[in-house]
Amino acid sequence: MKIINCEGLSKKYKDKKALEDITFSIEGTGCIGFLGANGAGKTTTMRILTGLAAPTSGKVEVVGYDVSKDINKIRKELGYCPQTPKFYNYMTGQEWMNWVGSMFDLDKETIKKRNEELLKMCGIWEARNRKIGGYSGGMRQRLAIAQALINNPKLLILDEPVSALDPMGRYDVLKLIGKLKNKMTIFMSTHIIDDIARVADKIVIIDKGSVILSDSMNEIMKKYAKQIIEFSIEPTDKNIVKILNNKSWVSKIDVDGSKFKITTNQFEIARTQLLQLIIDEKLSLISYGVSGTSLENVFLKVVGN
Ligand SMILES: Nc1ncnc2c1ncn2[C@@H]1O[C@H](COP(=O)(O)OP(=O)(O)OP(=O)(O)O)[C@@H](O)[C@H]1O
Repeated sequence: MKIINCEGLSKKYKDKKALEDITFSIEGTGCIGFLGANGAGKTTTMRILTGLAAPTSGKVEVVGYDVSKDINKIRKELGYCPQTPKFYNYMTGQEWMNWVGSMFDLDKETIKKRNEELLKMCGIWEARNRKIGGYSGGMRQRLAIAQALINNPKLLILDEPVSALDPMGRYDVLKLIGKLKNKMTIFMSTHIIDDIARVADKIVIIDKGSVILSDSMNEIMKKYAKQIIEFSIEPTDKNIVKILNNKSWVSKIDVDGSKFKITTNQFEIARTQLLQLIIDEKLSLISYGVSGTSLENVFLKVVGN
């Protein structure tokens, strides 16, 4: 089953086109990074997926149901954290979770069990009896995730979950997302590419209201990213250039004395075969290093500016 399926989704705010012909689909568990510059249309898409806004045209299905017909069925399977989660600051974390659980019509015993499990998983258990008003930004975000998980959702939608956090808060929330993504589908928007690079398995890039790329992280890096392996050997062996030139995993070789620079888009193969080659040819390796195209470069290349 497709967890998210958008076909030709468009959204207009009066005369302003926010989304135009958005088409992509998501299957299976894992973390999907929804990447786009400010104003690209991420929040609008997420609000439509959660039934908080209506599409102007197109088909949108979430966990197998049509958003325009079956939003109540969708909400039973969906967890959502808005960009700025709101709480009653006078409540404690535990009180808040009890209140959220009661809104889902869960019985007292289930709420108690589920809250303990979620507050522990999200690192709030120790602070559960403290007022939310005294929580740090990271704690509030983790409480928002715990709250969104109360109904054991198949799909968790997170709108910019780490953008407003300090490095420690970001680290904790990303670690939590990394843990959760094995059990459910997480659709997470951000404009911070590093965060996506850390946790995402698949990426959907949106620009000016249209999807410009949707693929697995592996495929994207294979297609757009080039890795460079730099090494130096002794003695300098000209024959090695000839051997390397015949290897399918070598895209380009630059030689500067005993220093070699290999560009490849088959990094894993290149890495193991190059080291084997150095051993087989009985060369002494003086230095070895790897650098490559970052996801940021890929994003800039795809977005085109
Ligand atoms: N209620 C609204 N009325 C009019 N225009 C809107 C409304 N909400 C969003 N827009 C416009 O739609 C476009 C997409 O906005 P959206 O908030 O979805 O982008 P975003 O990618 O989430 O941006 P950000 O990263 O800044 O949150 C923007 O041009 C925005 O100005």
